[in-house]
Amino acid sequence: RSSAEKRVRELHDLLSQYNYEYHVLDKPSVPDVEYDQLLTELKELEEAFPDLQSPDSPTQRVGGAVLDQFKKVTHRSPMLSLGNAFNEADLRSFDRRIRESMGDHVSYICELKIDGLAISLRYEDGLFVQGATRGDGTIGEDITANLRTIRSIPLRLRQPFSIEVRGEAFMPMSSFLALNEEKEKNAEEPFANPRNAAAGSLRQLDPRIAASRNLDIFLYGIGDPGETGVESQSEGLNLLSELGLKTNNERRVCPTIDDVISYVQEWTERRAELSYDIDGIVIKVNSLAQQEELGFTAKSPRWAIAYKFPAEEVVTI
Ligand SMILES: Cc1ccc(Cn2cc(C(N)=O)ccc2=O)c(C)c1
Repeated sequence: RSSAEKRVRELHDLLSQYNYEYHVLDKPSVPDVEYDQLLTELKELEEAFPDLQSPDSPTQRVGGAVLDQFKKVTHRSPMLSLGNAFNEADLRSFDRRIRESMGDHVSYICELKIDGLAISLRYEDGLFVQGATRGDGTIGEDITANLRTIRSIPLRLRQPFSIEVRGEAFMPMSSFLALNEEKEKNAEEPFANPRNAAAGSLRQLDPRIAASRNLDIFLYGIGDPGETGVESQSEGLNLLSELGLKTNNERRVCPTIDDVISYVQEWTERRAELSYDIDGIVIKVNSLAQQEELGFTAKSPRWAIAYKFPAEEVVTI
């Protein structure tokens, strides 16, 4: 019995580590079949000793119950929408406005703008306890059961933080193409784009459907950064990564607007090489103290802007 308890803990830690290597780092250290054998061993032990099961076990990703509706969730801090920039002139006037009120000691950070569904994850003492859609920015829908099926979302952080994190859930292009092939084979309406496919998958009341859709996620924000001691967006992203959360590696600190414009040009060209859709670049003032000083307009921060790629000309044949 105690040896079963010890083995369950061991398998727990092993499988969580391997899952992290495969889905977050994209660098597995063991073959898939070894992962599968260990997972099967854990399932058998948990069946033999049900009290050894725990909510953060790798066997607990796909919940059983089919919901009849989603609960509402009020976000502790509102999930913002960003103002848009469409060209270099818009970016330069954004920079001018910032430097008029902040002086010249401002540095930016650029991040790819993932074309998916904005979501918020809440962890208590390291345990994943709730996940919600952005909704109207203040009230979203509780889609915890569906988010638990996303393998790159850890069910327990690598440090026991109580924290609310924000990110974008998305469907990789390969999963989107395979899903639409399947739909066409069954004479079902295909999804128009990966964003709709991700949103449609996370709105399913049966978590087994979300589990079958190979969704992924990038986290980019901390709901209550003050409590973590981080002082910039780039430090915040590094903390998320240290906690075992998936962040996008293409982020870059850009000290001047010229550096921002170079980054925007680079990713306008390199966009097609990504395995997921992006619809632009998010540019933020990196310092959290300067973000605080700049504050918000009626509906969006003064310290950030979303550069939107020109809509791709749609060729209808
Ligand atoms: C049978 C099987 C088991 C696991 C996986 C994928 N995978 C692999 C690992 C691993 N190698 O560390 C960890 C988690 C995981 O989800 C596939 C594709 C097929």
